[in-house]
Amino acid sequence: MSNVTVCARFRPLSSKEIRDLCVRGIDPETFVFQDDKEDEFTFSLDRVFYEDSCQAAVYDFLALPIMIDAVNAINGTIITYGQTGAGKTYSMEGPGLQDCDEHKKGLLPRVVDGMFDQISSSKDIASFTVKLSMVEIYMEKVRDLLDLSKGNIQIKENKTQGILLSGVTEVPVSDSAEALHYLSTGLANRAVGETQMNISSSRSHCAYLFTIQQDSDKDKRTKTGKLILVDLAGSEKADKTGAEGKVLEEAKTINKSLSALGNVINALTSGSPSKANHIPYRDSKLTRILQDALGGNSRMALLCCCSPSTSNASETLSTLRFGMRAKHIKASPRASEVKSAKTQEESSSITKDEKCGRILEKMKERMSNEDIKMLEEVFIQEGIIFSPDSIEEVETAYEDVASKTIKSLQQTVEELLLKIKKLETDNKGIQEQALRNYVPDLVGKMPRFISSWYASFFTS
Ligand SMILES: Nc1ncnc2c1ncn2[C@@H]1O[C@H](COP(=O)(O)OP(=O)(O)OP(=O)(O)O)[C@@H](O)[C@H]1O
Repeated sequence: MSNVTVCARFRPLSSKEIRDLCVRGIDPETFVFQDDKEDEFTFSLDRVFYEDSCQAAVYDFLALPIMIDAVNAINGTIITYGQTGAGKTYSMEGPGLQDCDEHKKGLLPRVVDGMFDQISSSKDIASFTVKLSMVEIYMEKVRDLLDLSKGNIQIKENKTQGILLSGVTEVPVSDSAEALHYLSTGLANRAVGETQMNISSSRSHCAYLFTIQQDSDKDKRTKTGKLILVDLAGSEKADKTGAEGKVLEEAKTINKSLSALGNVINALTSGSPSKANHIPYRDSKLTRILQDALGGNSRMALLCCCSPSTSNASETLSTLRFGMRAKHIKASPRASEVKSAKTQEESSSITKDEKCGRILEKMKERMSNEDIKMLEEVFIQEGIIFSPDSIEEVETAYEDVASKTIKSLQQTVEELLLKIKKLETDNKGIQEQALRNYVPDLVGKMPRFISSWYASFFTS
């Protein structure tokens, strides 16, 4: 069982940042971080990259091993995380995908180049097919960046393939140049805006998905590896970014989904390992898309991008704490979908025809309004779509509803407790006020009360 690889990267100071650094390196894994109150925290991660670190070093350590495994059918996910303007997009893409200075190239173009190099050196043992998809999660909608007419892609779950993006465009790519061409086209469609923190701020989470199918010539087996690279939108504080109107709404949605990601990681890393914990993957599109990666059936690397300036210390601290938490996720990736090509061939020649035949038969039998519903049922029967009626799906949906209900009840109790506290304070204030109002009267009554009590005491 291997853990997630978590690295931190401190970008160079920007022209707006004051020239006091909040980080002091100790060794390649350890550094001391000083916050704005001058409290010191020591962090140990898998690797720390400082402002002078080059893009190639980040790629070699963080992404290369995952890319190689993905070509060998072990799923992998690489995520850039951090405050807005901290260097996520720079690390992921570099200054541009195409025609960019070789040494400034980011993780994505390096992964693409590396993947096709790896494939061509393995060509004599297997033939490979690479497909590429690209989506962004903008305002809680999954948009297909390779076909903007698909503005609300549904996320589905299939027993054999895991999480799927229903109907997403998948383009076959045969070399690095072709892949980079599609990636650049998709990127031009990504939602980008301007905040006070970053003149070119990503307003969406962007996921680049590669499916690498390997058909072995020797043992006639087919394996598939999925490689996902995710450039997250940055967490931000509205007062610092000067966000208002649409940008503020975007920021709220971004922060909400990043909180959902934090909650999933907390749920995955807390609680008793023996007891199945409810993981709230369905609380956001981001966590749902990353469900397989976070759930352990994937190698995962997280790059925590940070500003080196004390002026951003609180955001950096929270990014680093997020990274520390993610390090405790247990991953147990395994080669996916290993099938004998022969068996697949046999089954596909029979099953595919059979499947199509059945679909057509049923459609011919009942060409009515129910066709679509029926087709859906056929797909579910064939395992092409995951049935919402299946026990597992119902159970997770039930758990989601139960956990949401518990959460809202807890919130109501907290609100009631606050109300009680406020009422008690108000009550106390009223009593004190009443007492103050009655003081002159009481003062007048007091000697009479004492003397009558005194008299009754001696006469009894
Ligand atoms: N390691 C680095 N070396 C040089 N410049 C960098 C580095 N990291 C970031 N920058 C620069 O800092 C600025 C902000 O970086 P970037 O756009 O990557 O931030 P981001 O985290 O993606 O922000 P957002 O969440 O708002 O999209 C850019 O001008 C970028 O070129």
